[in-house]
Amino acid sequence: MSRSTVVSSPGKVLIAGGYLVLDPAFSGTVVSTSSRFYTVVQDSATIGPNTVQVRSPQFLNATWQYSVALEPSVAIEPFSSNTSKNKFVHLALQSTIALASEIKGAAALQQVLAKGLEITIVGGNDFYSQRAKLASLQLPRTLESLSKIPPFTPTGQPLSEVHKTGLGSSAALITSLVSALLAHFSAIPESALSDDDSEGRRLAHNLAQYVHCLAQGKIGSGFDVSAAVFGSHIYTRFNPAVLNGLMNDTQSQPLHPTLSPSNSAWDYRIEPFRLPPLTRMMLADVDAGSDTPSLVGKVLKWRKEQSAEADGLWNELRELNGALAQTLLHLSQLHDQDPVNYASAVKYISSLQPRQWVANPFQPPAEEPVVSSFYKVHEISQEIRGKMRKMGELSQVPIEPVEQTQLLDACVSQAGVVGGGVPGAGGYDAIWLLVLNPVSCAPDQSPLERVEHIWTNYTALDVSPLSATESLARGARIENLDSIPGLREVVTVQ
Ligand SMILES: Nc1ncnc2c1ncn2[C@@H]1O[C@H](COP(=O)(O)OP(=O)(O)OP(=O)(O)O)[C@@H](O)[C@H]1O
Ligand SMILES: C[C@@](O)(CCOP(=O)(O)O)CC(=O)O
Repeated sequence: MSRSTVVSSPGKVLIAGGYLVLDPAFSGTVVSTSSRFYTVVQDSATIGPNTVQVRSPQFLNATWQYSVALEPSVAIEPFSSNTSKNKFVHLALQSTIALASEIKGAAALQQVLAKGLEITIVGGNDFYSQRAKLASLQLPRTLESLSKIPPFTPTGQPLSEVHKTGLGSSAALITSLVSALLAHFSAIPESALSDDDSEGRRLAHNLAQYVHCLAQGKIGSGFDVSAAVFGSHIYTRFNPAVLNGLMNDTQSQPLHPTLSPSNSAWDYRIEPFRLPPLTRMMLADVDAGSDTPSLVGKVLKWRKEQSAEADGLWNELRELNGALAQTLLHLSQLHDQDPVNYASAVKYISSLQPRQWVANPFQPPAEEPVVSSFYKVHEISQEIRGKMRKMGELSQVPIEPVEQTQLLDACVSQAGVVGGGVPGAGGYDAIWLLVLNPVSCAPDQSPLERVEHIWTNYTALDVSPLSATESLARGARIENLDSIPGLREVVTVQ
């Protein structure tokens, strides 16, 4: 049987720190999603030496073949018979094979490429809008309906036309592809992607950041790539200067001196983060009829022009974002100290609106810190929304447009909903909520059901749920082809 390597990487939701995270003096809180990208790399029996074939079976016209020359320098050329281009895939192959060749030597790579490689890439259904699929199946827009759509379902469209949901498909794709190739060429050990923090994982991170920047033609904050590599965390960006040299000259320079984890110019910081137990992140794909215009340039321009006002707002948001992350982490500690009382407090407040949480004279004392911490999360997340609205008003961009405010207000006033917001840069396209999810809860008592009810009956906006929850696994990881439902089928079917 041919040797195969499978690596998955999660999507992301930036729950706090949009715009701030672009500046290394500030941080962002990013939650990684259970929805993942999967790259399967297999030694081929048919494709021929020094050829790499990449397939994305969820899309029309999405097979790309490349010839690989290792000497005098690594050069990956698309076949002229390819019917479309994929810059992200092409750059990932070029940079990863070049880096692997520097680490292992051309002769070792030549052996791996002797029969050619077949690569299959798929993303969880959440990465692409499933509205049309639900409509064709005549199913309502609910979590239960989503569970009836087969995994990695074909979109029926070419990649260039698909409606993405904002989970960071390109970052998750690049991370899983470069990590799977590095492992398949033994440029990093497979165990590097099982260990929490390893040199191999950090090498994959630096490479994925580089490829993502090249493909996007700019150096962004990189929180989407770091979530795909490391999972949920509090992210402080790297100084872009580390990549300037390579970005300006992609031809003649070796990659390893810059991309090596021992290069101290990589100064990004990853601090542990997770959402508290017995809560669930709920995500919705929102269709307001208008796409969110590009907001980032305008906000940054305003920040530059009105720096005194912006500095004040940035500092207020720094305090609030930090307090949100720390209070959420504190809740996990309270859970670990006393899981029974924690569960009982969650159960109690899950049937009340936040403003009723702290007004109970009969509150058992052991539950009080849990309840008051959840209330604090509620208050802080509402304050953050207020400051983000202010940022939008001052810079005249729709960071939390009024349509989203109304939807979020309707959700956040439900019993058992802790808080929420518009993720990342904001706009019309999505919302996130943190919802209590107590053990043993009758469906009609469940806060999740209450939120779904709001979403399905909301008429001002077209709201469709995503199935993702938080991924508690550490970012990029090695997978077994047969352990992921539906994966072997999409790899085998041509
Ligand atoms: N399944 C896939 N197979 C191959 N390439 C893909 C796949 N999904 C996405 N891509 C690549 O990623 C590109 C999209 O990147 P872009 O940066 O525009 O999206 P994004 O910002 O990551 O989107 P979102 O956050 O909404 O998922 C596509 O043009 C394609 O090159
Ligand atoms: C505005 C910004 O801070 C967040 C963008 O997030 P998203 O792609 O909208 O999830 C930009 C960035 O950090 O790259």
